[in-house]
Amino acid sequence: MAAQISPSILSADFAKLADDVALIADAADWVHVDVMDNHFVPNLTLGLPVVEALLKHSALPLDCHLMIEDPDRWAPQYAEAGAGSVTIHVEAAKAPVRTLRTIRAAGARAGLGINPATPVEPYEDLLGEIDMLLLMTVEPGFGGQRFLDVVLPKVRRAREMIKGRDLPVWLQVDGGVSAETIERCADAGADVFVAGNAVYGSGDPAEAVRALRGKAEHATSGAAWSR
Ligand SMILES: O=C(CO)[C@@H](O)[C@H](O)COP(=O)(O)O
Ligand SMILES: [Fe+2]
Repeated sequence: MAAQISPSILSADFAKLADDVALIADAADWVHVDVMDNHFVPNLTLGLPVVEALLKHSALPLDCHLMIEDPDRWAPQYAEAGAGSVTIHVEAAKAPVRTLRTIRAAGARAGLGINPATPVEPYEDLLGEIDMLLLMTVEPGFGGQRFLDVVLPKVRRAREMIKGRDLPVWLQVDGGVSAETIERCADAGADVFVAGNAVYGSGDPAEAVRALRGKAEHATSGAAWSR
């Protein structure tokens, strides 16, 4: 699958989200929406009402990343509202299989998120239940953090697991993804790239997305996993 770029609006201007989403509409594949509840992570961002409002103004599908304590309760509502993709965290979900199936039944892609210190192997049997695996490459909670190289071996193992099972599961990396780090992520096996600061912290967000895509596709074409 070709590389996909999902800019995170965590680094956009929350007072003009619709305008900032429009800036990347012709360049990106998704809009990554970080939902934080100040319990699962030590930060508070936005919730369902803002997502519902944004859905009316975004030409791109919303990629909702739920960093909240009770995803089993809330994730289905994001899917029913019209999110294109809803990701729940393994560290928070108490009934992940049921919740992932409910997300899919509501017509959204189902994602499973994994923090940097959480191993991926225990979740191999859930790969058939998901459309995307999200591997955090920073500790969740804030944009603009430094990329954690220590996660790259896990990205490689996750790609091997997905390839081994021959499943159409996308592998997303989230956190510290930039022009300096995206090639390492693509080489390790990632095919969906979240970037907040690297896109909205730049003077030209659309051009930043195009540059990231170019680097990711170049690295993917030379990567062993893509052959
Ligand atoms: O989920 C998160 C943070 O918890 C991310 O989506 C960040 O928002 C990505 O921002 P950058 O690290 O690219 O600035
Ligand atoms: Fe995120």
